[in-house]
Amino acid sequence: MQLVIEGLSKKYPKNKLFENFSYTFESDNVYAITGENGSGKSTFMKIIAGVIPASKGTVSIFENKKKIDKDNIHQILGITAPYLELIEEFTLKEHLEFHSKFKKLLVGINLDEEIERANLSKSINKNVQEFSSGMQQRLKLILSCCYSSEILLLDEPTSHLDIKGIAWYKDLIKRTKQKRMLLIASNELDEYNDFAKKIINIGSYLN
Ligand SMILES: Nc1ncnc2c1ncn2[C@@H]1O[C@H](COP(=O)(O)OP(=O)(O)OP(=O)(O)O)[C@@H](O)[C@H]1O
Repeated sequence: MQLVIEGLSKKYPKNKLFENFSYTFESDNVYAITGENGSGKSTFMKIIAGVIPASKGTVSIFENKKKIDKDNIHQILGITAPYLELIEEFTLKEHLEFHSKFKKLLVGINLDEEIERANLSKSINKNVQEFSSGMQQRLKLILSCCYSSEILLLDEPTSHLDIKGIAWYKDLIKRTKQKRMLLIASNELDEYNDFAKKIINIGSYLN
């Protein structure tokens, strides 16, 4: 699978972010999207996810050289981002059941074990609105990493996680990153340094 970006630019009325960014992302690779605060990392991830439009340029996804229709992109995308919330009135168990209707589990993943590893077993029947921010973040990461999305977008993946939570995150990524394309938008070395082969400073794409 390839994510092909051509001539991508984004500007707001009072703010130019990146300009003329072109790149081809490939499966089975981890990429870090870096840049200082306000440089446009989240904006870039939102454009790829189709949440907001670009000012210029194109984002296309190809599987075996065949372009994937925009309407089918959500099938292959997994996202964890601060602006994507869990469903407040659902319990953890209901989230897993709901997610399982749309996406298959990754081969080799046992959800009970993953919930245990994330230290969430005791909260399986709790509404997520009773969860702490760190618990919600761990659930968000399980939902994106443990289900089969060929392209995974993680924006600030360790936000709200403590030291134990960061160690858990790193282990989760190591076990689930194979064969997919993983983009991590981050300013924290801890979030990508162990896995990312390519580092793209989106803030440097400004003429
Ligand atoms: N809807 C919007 N309208 C106008 N400006 C916006 C909008 N959304 C974001 N911006 C601005 O675009 C810039 C880039 O924001 P973005 O959140 O993508 O940066 P970031 O690199 O992810 O930052 P951080 O490291 O702080 O998370 C910021 O200056 C922000 O204020």
